[in-house]
Order: sequence, then structure tokens, then C-alpha cells
Amino acid sequence: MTGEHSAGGALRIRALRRKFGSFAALESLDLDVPAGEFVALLGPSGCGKSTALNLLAGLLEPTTGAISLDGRRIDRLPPEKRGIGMVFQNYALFPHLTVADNIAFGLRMRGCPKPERVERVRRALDLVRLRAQADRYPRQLSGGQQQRVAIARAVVVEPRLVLMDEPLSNLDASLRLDLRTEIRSLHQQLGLTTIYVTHDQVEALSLADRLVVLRDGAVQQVGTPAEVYERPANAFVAAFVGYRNSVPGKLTAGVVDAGPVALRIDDPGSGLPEQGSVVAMIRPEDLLITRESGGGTGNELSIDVRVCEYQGRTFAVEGTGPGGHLLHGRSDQPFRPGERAVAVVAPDRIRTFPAPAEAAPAIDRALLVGQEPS
Ligand SMILES: Nc1ncnc2c1ncn2[C@@H]1O[C@H](COP(=O)(O)OP(=O)(O)OP(=O)(O)O)[C@@H](O)[C@H]1O
Repeated sequence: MTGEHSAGGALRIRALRRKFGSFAALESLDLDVPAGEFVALLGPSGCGKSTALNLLAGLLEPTTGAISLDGRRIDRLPPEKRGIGMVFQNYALFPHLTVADNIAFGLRMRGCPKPERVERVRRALDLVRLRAQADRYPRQLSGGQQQRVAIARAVVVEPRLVLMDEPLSNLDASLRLDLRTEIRSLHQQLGLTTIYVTHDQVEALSLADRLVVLRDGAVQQVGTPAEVYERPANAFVAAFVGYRNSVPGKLTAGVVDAGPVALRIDDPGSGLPEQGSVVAMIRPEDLLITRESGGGTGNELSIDVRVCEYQGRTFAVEGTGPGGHLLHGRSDQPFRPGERAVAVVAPDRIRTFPAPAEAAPAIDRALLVGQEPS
């Protein structure tokens, strides 16, 4: 933090792989992260994101592959020689040190002279708005404040790379939102290259410049939040980023024939055959539940309402559609269980993907851990 912008390093990952016995926790990861970029590794539990982070941190050895920071191989260096700052889920502060001494620790280890150390700690405290708490001990702070200390401790040494492992997951919902904004703001101020691990797609979409979506140790998609949100690469990614409705069917000439219902689509998706088995996926936000037929250009499905939840500006409605499909939509009016309703979706809000044999369980699994973006 010597200047306004202390840009981080450029990270290059090549064919990075980690096996535990014969099990590949991380398949082959290739990634270039330019200096100052914020990348989120996103995926459900067990997808290999912590493994990837621990390989970058030097807490795990790769089975094969290379990691370079600013053109220098770091994958065989011990953690303290890699020029990284790390923030953990459980804060990992030193309980016997004050806030200021926790933040100063890394500088002390590096032999930073006292006057400079005091100044840098002061600036780091200001950055995370904890100057008034400088002399307190971690146990005297809230969870959010402790995590801000951990963040200050990581960035005060001006690391070339910051690694964050689910830093918000121990905080309650409102604190999580506040600290998320603070992390974003801090990144905008400092421009540190950051790799952020999370299973929460809302967090990843709102914080990162780019996302890497992982499943079973393999990369599914690398893209900006808008690309991943609007153009998921496959049914798994779609389900994970909130396409909660999936209707299997046969695609012919811009229509998905799903038994008792046919869905007209505008976007046949990339790499999709002109015909064949597909799964049509729709976000609940794009499925409008009404009482009357819209008479417009949207696809209309008749549903039997099962559950209606008040959600502030809208109601979340769950119902059984044609062919017994469970559908999730939104409405501006409440419905009673058992009521007949019409679900309307525009052809350009449907994404279609080839339906591989194992798509269904994969989608279900993604939905179990994924949340709908707000
Ligand atoms: N030391 C280990 N020995 C054997 N298997 C391991 C070990 N560490 C991780 N794994 C396995 O590797 C896979 C990936 O684990 P990893 O911790 O990277 O997942 P993750 O995406 O971070 O999940 P979570 O969010 O639950 O931490 C999992 O199936 C896990 O059981």
C-alpha cells in the first residue's frame, strides 16, 4: 500500500492437477489471470476449488503442472516464499495479539522497520475501518470485524496474489452483504490480483471480474459474470447459476417438444444439433405466473399451484406443469395451493443444452447446493 494502486502480479496456471490416490480432485486446470484481476473459483462442495487454492498457496503439492507468478515458477516454493496473502473462512487470527499486532505480523516477519510498519498498519486499519479497534483482541470483535482484520493482514504486505477461501461463509446474511461490498471496494482501490473461492454464485457473480466454474475437478466454463449468467456453457452451469426449471424434450426446428407441451425457442444454444434430445432451462424470474392467458408471443404452460411464497416485490410460485414437471416462477399476485394458473416464458429466455445421459443427476446436485441469484 505504498501508492494509490498497488497492482498485483500476473498469474499463469498450466495443466495443474492434483490426485489423492487414484482420485483426481483437480483435473487439468489452465488459467491466465492478468495483474489486478479478481477471479472467483465457483462450484458445489467437492468440486476441487479448495484443492486449487491450496495448490496456489503452497499448502498442497501438485501432482503435475506449473504455477507462475510474474513469470517466475512458484509451485515448488514454500508458502511464505510465494508472495501471497491468504484469507480463510475461519479468520485464523492470532488470539493473543491485538488487531494492530495481527496486521503488523507479516511486516514484522519481513523485517519491515518500525516507523514504516506503524504507518502501513495505520493505513490498513483505515482501509478496513478498524482504527478505533486497533488495541482490541480478536475475541472482542464481531465476526465481520475479525474477517476485516484478516483481510487487512493479508493485503498490508502488498502481496502479488491474494487468495480468499470462502471468507464470508461464517457471517450472517446482512454482514455478508456488507463485507462483500467492502471486498469489492478494497479490490477496486488496491488492484490486487485475487483468487476467491466460493460455492455461492451470487457472491461470485457480484465480486469477480471472471468466474471459473468447476465440477468434479474439471473446468466447466471460464467467463465474465454476464457471460456465465446469460450464456451458461452447459446444463450443469445453467442449473448452478439459477436456471432452476429444466424441461427435457426433443428439439426440432426451433421447438422443444416435451410431450404434452411444446416450447418455442429463439436461441438454440451453442454447439447444439438442430435436432435431438435436449433440456430446456428457464430461470424462475423468466417464468411469469398469471391467472389469464397472456395472448402474446410467449410460450404458455398450464400449471397447478403447489406453493406460493411472499418475497417482497414478487411471489415465488411452485407448481406442477404439463407432464408432471415441477416448475418455479414469479408472480405479482398471490395464489392458493391447488389453483390453476398460466406460466408464461418468452422464447428468448429459454436456454437449451444437449441432454447427456448423466445430465439429470448433475443438475439435481447443482440445485441442491446452488441458490437463486437475488
Ligand atoms: N486430503 C485428501 N485426501 C483425499 N481426498 C481429498 C483430500 N482433500 C480433498 N479430497 C477430495 O477431493 C475433492 C475436492 O475437494 P475440495 O476440498 O477441493 O473441494 P471443494 O470444492 O473445496 O469443496 P468444499 O466446498 O466442500 O470445501 C473432494 O471429493 C474431496 O473429498
